[in-house]
Amino acid sequence: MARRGMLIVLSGPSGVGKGTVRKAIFDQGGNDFQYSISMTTRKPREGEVDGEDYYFVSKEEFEKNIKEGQMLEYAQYVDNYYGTPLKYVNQTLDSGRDVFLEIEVNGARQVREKMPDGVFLFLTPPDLMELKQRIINRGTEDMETINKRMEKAVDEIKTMRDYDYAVVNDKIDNAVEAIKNIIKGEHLRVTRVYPEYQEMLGDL
Ligand SMILES: Nc1nc2c(ncn2[C@@H]2O[C@H](COP(=O)(O)OP(=O)(O)O)[C@@H](O)[C@H]2O)c(=O)[nH]1
Ligand SMILES: Nc1ncnc2c1ncn2[C@@H]1O[C@H](COP(=O)(O)OP(=O)(O)O)[C@@H](O)[C@H]1O
Repeated sequence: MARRGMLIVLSGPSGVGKGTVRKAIFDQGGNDFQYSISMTTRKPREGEVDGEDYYFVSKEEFEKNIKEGQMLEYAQYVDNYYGTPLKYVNQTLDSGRDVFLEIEVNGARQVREKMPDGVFLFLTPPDLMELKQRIINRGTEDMETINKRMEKAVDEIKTMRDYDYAVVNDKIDNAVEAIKNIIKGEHLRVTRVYPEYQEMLGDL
């Protein structure tokens, strides 16, 4: 039986460095996994490219996708929708390739319900002050949005125990290494990667 790809989900509070760490992993290359580009109603930031960073769509278009059952998961996050198109994920997994999602915690919870075989990683800041500092340093949000995001972060961090792994993003390189090692390790877990063997092993 053909091996189905593995789903890797990276989540964590806003500003912890998910995007930075994910980009570093993909820039280093040598990975077999594919990044699933999310859809959002948020306006593009300076330098962001449609179809690369996100699929930037209107609220109406996003809601149409939800209604038509085209989203694997979606969440409303500080005034905007964010979600994962289902088709790309399924097609890629079916073709035997691994898929990497970078999403916030409500979306990760929905994915866990639908695809419990995935590997769920939580990226956590060294502490809350450092988290706030990173969001301020990025300079992309006003103070009101930063405060809203910080309030959310406390609740988000509480969900850490629902994940398979927690990775501290102290230094980017450390977090990247840790995530790559986890994924390598998961590939060696034949019972997760090859569910069809699970049945066979049960008989031995
Ligand atoms: N549920 C869900 N969250 C997403 C998706 N794409 C991005 N996010 C998350 O939405 C939040 C806001 O994203 P964004 O506005 O780009 O801000 P940033 O991640 O703080 O740079 C972040 O926590 C993202 O990880 C998605 O497809 N689904
Ligand atoms: N390990 C780190 N140490 C210091 N700053 C970091 C680290 N990781 C990310 N950052 C910075 O923190 C800010 C938020 O990172 P970002 O990747 O946008 O977070 P997220 O995608 O989780 O919202 C960015 O300015 C980024 O450069």
